Amino acid sequence: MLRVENLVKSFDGERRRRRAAATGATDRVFAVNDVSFTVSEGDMFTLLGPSGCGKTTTLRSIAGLERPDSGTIEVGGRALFRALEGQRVVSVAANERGLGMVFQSYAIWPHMSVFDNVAFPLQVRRRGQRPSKREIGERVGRVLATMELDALAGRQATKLSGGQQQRLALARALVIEPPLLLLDEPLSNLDAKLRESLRYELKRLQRELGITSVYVTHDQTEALVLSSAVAVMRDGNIIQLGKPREIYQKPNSRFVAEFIGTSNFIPAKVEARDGERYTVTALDGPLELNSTADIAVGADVVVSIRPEAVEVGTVPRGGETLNEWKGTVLTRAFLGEAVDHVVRVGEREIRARGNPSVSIRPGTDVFVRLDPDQLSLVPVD
Ligand SMILES: Nc1ncnc2c1ncn2[C@@H]1O[C@H](COP(=O)(O)OP(=O)(O)OP(=O)(O)O)[C@@H](O)[C@H]1O
Repeated sequence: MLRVENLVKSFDGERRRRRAAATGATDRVFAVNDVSFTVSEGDMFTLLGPSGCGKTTTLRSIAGLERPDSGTIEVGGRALFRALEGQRVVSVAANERGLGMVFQSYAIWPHMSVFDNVAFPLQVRRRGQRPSKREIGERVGRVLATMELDALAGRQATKLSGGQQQRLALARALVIEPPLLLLDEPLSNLDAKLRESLRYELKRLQRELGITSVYVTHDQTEALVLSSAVAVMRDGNIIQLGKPREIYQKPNSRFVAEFIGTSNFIPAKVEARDGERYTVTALDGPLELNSTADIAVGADVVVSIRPEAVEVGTVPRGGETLNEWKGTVLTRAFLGEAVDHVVRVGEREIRARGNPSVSIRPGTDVFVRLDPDQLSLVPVD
């Protein structure tokens, strides 16, 4: 449905602009630096990353609000933008792209009713493309019902709660039945509770209506909950692209592991390898794990261990149990839905997260077990 290929967008920074004027230098910031991805029909694709990584610029380029330096953007096989060397540039104006957009600030029209806010994008269509009054009424009614705003159709838009206003902004984007919906941090102005409930609502809607969407957020939980695929961005590049579970369980770098959730990082050396099965030395002994990373024997690496992949018990399992280590509990913290134990193993401290029914007093000697399938190898930064 959406294909973005080799997208590049650079800007002159404020200071850089002044310097360029004085010296003639053309120093540029590459906000998006050769980004490629595809989104299949019905998928929710998320661009995730810290502030300034280029996610908004990527989305604005798809929307037609930024003009990229080069690359291709196609929706449903139609080129919306194409600038390739030696070819004539194709650039469809934003209002001709027919895409739905919802941004951080809901930008609803305050002087209009809920109904009119949603009807407006249809009413302003050119003659010939504008649906009849009856059809507009039907389409608006349907979208308002989906967004559970039908009872408020006659109310002035400003007299809605924050969550209702955000649903209205979504309704207005959906009424044009866009082939692609672009969402830029649409929930970030809402309080935590509302944000969470709208997150699930968005997911339900996305499933029910099968809308293809591109979602921009810096909130990792939101990305994991909502997306079919996540692209983690850093400094204008996509550094990992995959299903939420893959990104979480098999981060390909320390940056991804740290940005999404928390991790223990243990320096290690690759001792042996048989396909995807690795033996590394870490914690003063051998550690077995599975990894799709291609790392040579002898290389220094870092093992990334999610706290919930660490099991702590007071009795050894022994026998053939892999990756079992002796340790001592240093601290424990009750988090309500889980208990964290920090365990000293040799020179290192490892954080374990487990069921709150298992709570072990600090000072207790314990056994720590690490599941080989839940460990990942990341390169040393
Ligand atoms: N109009 C502009 N002029 C100059 N630099 C810009 C402009 N827009 C973006 N940038 C720069 O491009 C880089 C990427 O910005 P972008 O807004 O895409 O990041 P982001 O990941 O969406 O961040 P945020 O979450 O803070 O919105 C940043 O370094 C930013 O300062």
